[in-house]
Amino acid sequence: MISVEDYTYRYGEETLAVDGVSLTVAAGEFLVLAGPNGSGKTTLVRGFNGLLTPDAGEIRVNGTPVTDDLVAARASVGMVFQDPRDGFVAATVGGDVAFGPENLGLERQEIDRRVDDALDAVRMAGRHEDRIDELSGGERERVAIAGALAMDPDHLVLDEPFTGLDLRARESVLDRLRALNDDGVSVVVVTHDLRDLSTLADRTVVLSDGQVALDSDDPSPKELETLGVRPP
Ligand SMILES: Nc1ncnc2c1ncn2[C@@H]1O[C@H](COP(=O)(O)OP(=O)(O)OP(=O)(O)O)[C@@H](O)[C@H]1O
Repeated sequence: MISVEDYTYRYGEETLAVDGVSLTVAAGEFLVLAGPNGSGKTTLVRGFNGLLTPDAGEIRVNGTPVTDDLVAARASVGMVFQDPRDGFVAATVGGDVAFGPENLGLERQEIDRRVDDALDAVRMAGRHEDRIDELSGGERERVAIAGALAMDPDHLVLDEPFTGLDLRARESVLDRLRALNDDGVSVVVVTHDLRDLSTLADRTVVLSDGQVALDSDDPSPKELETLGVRPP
């Protein structure tokens, strides 16, 4: 479970990006986090594994404050960011996806199994030796998603994961998210476009100006539109 209590984050003096947000992501929940550009979505989820430290409030992962145990938070909360250009650690696809599991100290066989499985899930099976700097933007995004899948986290947070994906890759990633969620992994998808996700989501939270403007199991199209979110 991820529990966020009164999380506040400022960039400098001027920008109050997240303003006292309280929110819980239960084990096994599928949550969509929506809201217009600049509403604070990325700033909020970056707190989930300690990439940002709150100015006020607290975030706990499975009961432990993120700031007390960053390593545990990062093992438990997998993150995939929009435009992952700078996030790669190896020159090849297989090397990059294997990096996380290698750091967990897993057996080679298990690492290979996870890498194959994760690449399969993003429709990049057999592309282990491809160089990352020669991939298209959408392929890089898929490698970043595979890297998070290979970590086998309890929570998976994806920030605008579908922007660069073609239809088949998008469907394939959605299928995998559905299967992971059925297995008990909590999934948080950040988006401002709810197409495809409404049937998967248990709950939709909409941010507006850094605050929770809506938290609903079944938001109406009108409510969403009023808050600047395109309904499904
Ligand atoms: N590194 C930064 N430095 C200064 N201000 C920032 C920084 N990152 C975000 N902001 C500001 O914080 C606010 C919230 O931004 P954030 O990226 O969290 O919103 P978002 O909802 O994820 O937006 P988008 O849908 O455009 O990705 C915005 O006003 C943004 O301009």
